[in-house]
Amino acid sequence: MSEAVVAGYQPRPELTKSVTLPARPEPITLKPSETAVVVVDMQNAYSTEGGYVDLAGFDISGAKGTISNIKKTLDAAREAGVLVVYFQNGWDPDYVEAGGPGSPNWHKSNALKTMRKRPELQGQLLAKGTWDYAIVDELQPKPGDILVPKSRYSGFFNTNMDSVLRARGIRNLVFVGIATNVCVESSLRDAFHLEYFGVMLEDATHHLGPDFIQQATVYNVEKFFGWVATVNDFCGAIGQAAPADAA
Ligand SMILES: NC(=O)N/C=C\C(=O)O
Repeated sequence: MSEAVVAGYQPRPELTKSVTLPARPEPITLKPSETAVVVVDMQNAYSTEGGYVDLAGFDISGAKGTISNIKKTLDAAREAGVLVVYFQNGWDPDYVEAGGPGSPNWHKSNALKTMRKRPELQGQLLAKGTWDYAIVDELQPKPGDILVPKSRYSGFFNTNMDSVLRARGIRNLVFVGIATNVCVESSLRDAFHLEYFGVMLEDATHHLGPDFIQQATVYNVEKFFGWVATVNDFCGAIGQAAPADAA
């Protein structure tokens, strides 16, 4: 961020009002000007039929509900002036960023494995510029949102995410997106180690794998890495800070 932008920064009065979010294991106080909603990988790959995880054999039937809960979250966040940051997962069309056989990613990525098994899909999964890589229509970023491309599960690894947040004085991160147990949990764990307060909205996330895996991440977050809340509770709480309420 340039110095001119920092010098001209004027906090909007309504953004300085703290709100209390009902959460587990205990309520957490959020100041909108110090809070961002992080939308994790809401790309066709992860939530649309015919996208990567569908083709790889994962059940994505819950994704539609996740999309609509994320939309509700983002509407409330933007109304309150809360920063929205999108992660977008993938690689260049030649998959150089994915790493070769020397990278564990090459061995573990189910997108790369699916394409090796079905060579006709080569170039289509998680490649920049493709439909699979694109953010779903329902959640297209709006002016003022920030988009952070990433090439591994955690959005803090080899990205400018930490600088983007620190430049804006962000301390609290509200995570939504897919998948709960992979990129959401990886990013929330890294956020914890970088001293951010991470909240996961459990009904605005969706897992890859059996249902117990969603509960495992909820347990991990609640017990070790952060706080767990619901979309309704977030919208209700952040709504208290929205401009109409600020006078
Ligand atoms: N966005 C994610 O959680 N991704 C999970 C798996 C993958 O990208 O292969």
